[in-house]
Amino acid sequence: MESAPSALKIEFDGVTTVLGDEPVLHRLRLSVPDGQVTVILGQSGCGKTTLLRHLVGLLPPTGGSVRLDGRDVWSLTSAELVSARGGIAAVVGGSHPFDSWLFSSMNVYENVACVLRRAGATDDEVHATTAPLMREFGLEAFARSFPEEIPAHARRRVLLAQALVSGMPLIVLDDVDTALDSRYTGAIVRAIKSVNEKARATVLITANDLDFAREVAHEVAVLWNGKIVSHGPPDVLLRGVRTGEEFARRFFRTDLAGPLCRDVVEGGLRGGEPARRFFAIDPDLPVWWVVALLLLVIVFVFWSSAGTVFGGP
Ligand SMILES: Nc1ncnc2c1ncn2[C@@H]1O[C@H](COP(=O)(O)OP(=O)(O)OP(=O)(O)O)[C@@H](O)[C@H]1O
Repeated sequence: MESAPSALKIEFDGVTTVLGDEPVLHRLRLSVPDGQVTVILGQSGCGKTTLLRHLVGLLPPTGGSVRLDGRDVWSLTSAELVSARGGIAAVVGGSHPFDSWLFSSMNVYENVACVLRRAGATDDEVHATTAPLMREFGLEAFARSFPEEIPAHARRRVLLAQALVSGMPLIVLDDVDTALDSRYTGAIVRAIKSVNEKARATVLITANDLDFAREVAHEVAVLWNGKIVSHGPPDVLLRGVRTGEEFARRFFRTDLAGPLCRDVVEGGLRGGEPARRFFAIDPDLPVWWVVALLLLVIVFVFWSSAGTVFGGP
């Protein structure tokens, strides 16, 4: 079997996305370290799947760039894109139903094993890698069944198993903990850690469960209002955050510029002025600018009142 290439570094740089009439991402920046497990958290509909679709070559962003080891995914030729995709094992949902990623003509065992076979693995190598994972994922009993013959929750585990045995340098798993039978959560966490440690794969995941993120991630990134608003190790970022309400209170701060609006996104894309709003502050404005401005105002107010109190006639 061919050896796996080294892990890949991912950079989202100023990624902006408008889908139909809806602004989804706005000048989003995120550096995903190679050889680590990164989990993106954020409320439903905030654009997590959209971000992954930009990365795996399914949907071009409206603006900005997505780089894989320094190469912009959306500047590659189609042949280069196909070759880049060959190093990515992805389970990405969104408008693509998960089931469509399985081969209906192959049984469950062959679906899990197909990437290994394509990489030239022998029957023994395929069995040694695939069988233990299928046992852990509760798929042994379905090995000879075809995808449409097994329950939907088991089909999701087939997809996860297929990605996690693939030995690819980049593994992208969308909504990994959604509709997941809790009996298999531990097995999936172990499999992700194992592929990351043994194969040094870069793993990028979107998830909803805070404990799942804590257990599996080296880094957590929080997506809110079209941007990554926080990024860091889970024990620091999620310290003291237990519930969804606590998570929302900590990260979903009220943005002085208001919610993401189409006029702002499109204004930014044209490079022109975004439509003006009452008391609009660009959220990209460095904090020290705002602090310097406030200090100036305070000094001015103090100076003018001191003049009145002490220096007046
Ligand atoms: N093809 C499309 N056309 C128009 N709008 C879309 C399209 N695909 C997604 N959207 C919208 O874009 C927004 C982001 O969707 P996305 O699926 O990326 O969110 P998400 O964070 O992954 O949500 P979830 O956690 O529920 O899977 C949503 O409001 C969704 O309705």
